[in-house]
Amino acid sequence: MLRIITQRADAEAELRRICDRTQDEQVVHKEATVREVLQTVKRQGDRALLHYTAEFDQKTLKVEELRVSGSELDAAYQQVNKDLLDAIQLACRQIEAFHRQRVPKSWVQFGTDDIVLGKRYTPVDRAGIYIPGGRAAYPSTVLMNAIPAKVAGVPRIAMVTPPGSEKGINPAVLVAAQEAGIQEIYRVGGAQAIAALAYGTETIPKVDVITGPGNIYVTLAKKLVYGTVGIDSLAGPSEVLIIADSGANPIHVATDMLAQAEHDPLAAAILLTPDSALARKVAAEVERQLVNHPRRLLTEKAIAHYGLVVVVSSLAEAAELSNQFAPEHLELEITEPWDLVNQIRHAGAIFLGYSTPEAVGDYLAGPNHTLPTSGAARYASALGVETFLKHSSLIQYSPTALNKMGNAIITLAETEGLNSHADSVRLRIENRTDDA
Ligand SMILES: NC(=O)c1ccc[n+]([C@@H]2O[C@H](COP(=O)([O-])OP(=O)(O)OC[C@H]3O[C@@H](n4cnc5c(N)ncnc54)[C@H](O)[C@@H]3O)[C@@H](O)[C@H]2O)c1
Ligand SMILES: N[C@H](CO)Cc1c[nH]c[nH+]1
Ligand SMILES: [Zn+2]
Repeated sequence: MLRIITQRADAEAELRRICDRTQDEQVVHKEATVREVLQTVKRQGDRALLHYTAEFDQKTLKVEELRVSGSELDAAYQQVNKDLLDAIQLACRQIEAFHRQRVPKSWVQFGTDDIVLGKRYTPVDRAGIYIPGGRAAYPSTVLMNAIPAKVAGVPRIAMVTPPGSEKGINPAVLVAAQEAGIQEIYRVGGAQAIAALAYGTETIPKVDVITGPGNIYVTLAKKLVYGTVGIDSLAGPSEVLIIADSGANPIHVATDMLAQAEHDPLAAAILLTPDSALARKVAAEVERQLVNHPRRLLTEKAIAHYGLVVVVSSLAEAAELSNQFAPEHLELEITEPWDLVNQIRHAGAIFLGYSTPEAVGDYLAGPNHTLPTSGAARYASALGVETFLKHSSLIQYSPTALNKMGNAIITLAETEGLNSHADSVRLRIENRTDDA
């Protein structure tokens, strides 16, 4: 079922098709649904949230149930065992330590003539984080979104997540939220949750920036509300591209491909290898592991549509193809990964060596797992502390500095025909004050 391609032109065409998989005709139809959801929530607020939750999540809620109560949050701790709590706390520490290293610092610089220039970083007032909850529960994604927001100093963080099956929101998600310092949690998913965060409803506050991954409805909604609010990036259906040499273990490579495919029927799993024997072994192993896979139907679908093995002529060719695809996750399962890494220009996260499966980064290495997908790694990066910060430029000119630079400013302003701009400088220049 996993196709093996050997021709470069075929490989390039297939990789383009997989990269563009969220733009096919079916997706265009989904965009119409998402537009309608956004407009309805904007107009009707909570009422629309309840309506769409009943329609898309098959859950009948009352308005007062939209926000997760304090007693439900407390009860969640009783439902997770010690090993899980320990693992969540370990992940929290590692993710926080990594993100603390990346906090941009405000700065000022004192130049000649008492010119002062600088940048001052401030957090957004309110952030909204989306935690997927349709096909799986993601406590790890709670940590990956909430911790950078906390480190950035965001004073108010609202989390939204689908209401879950009859048992409700997964308790591990609620515990992770509390361990990361979030108390404001709303039971709503999909495009309607993004609309609530972007426009505000009676219950859910409007935020300034929305982060977090989600399925196609969530991703389209984030794209459409961008501008009304800021967003992190379009972190949609996941993807992994693996470059493997003959030293790689085919069983491990196959598992890593399935580890991505099991997220979503739109997930992509690609192997590039110069070893045709490895290519065949991995394809057979994927088949074998799929037989008893607990999420077989969904995973099989992803592998059938967006799974691919390419036999390349060299690792350098693999790097070129990988750069064209710009994968969310890139695994270098090769003997000398640090030799190839310099040839990689576009990738959300790079996992080096045979003993670094993507799962290490998915859960607790520290770097963020919310990453750009579908080629967005060509211009975007992992979610980080800076996602929740903006900076103001700081500029102070002394009278001496204004005198020195004034003529140039006036010339530029007059060239643009903007006389008041020119006058605002001219009037302040000491020896010209009287002429004005
Ligand atoms: N990049 C990352 O960091 C990262 C991390 C975790 C998960 N993911 C991705 O997030 C996604 C999670 O998807 P999911 O579906 O499990 O959860 P989700 O929470 O993103 O989506 C579920 C919601 O979709 C809405 N929905 C479902 N069917 C609909 C329909 N027909 N019309 C309108 N709305 C509908 C429902 O309201 C539901 O609440 C996967 O693609 C996974 O790969 C990415
Ligand atoms: N692989 C996902 C990012 O694409 C992140 C994740 C969370 N849990 C497991 N995996
Ligand atoms: Zn994963």
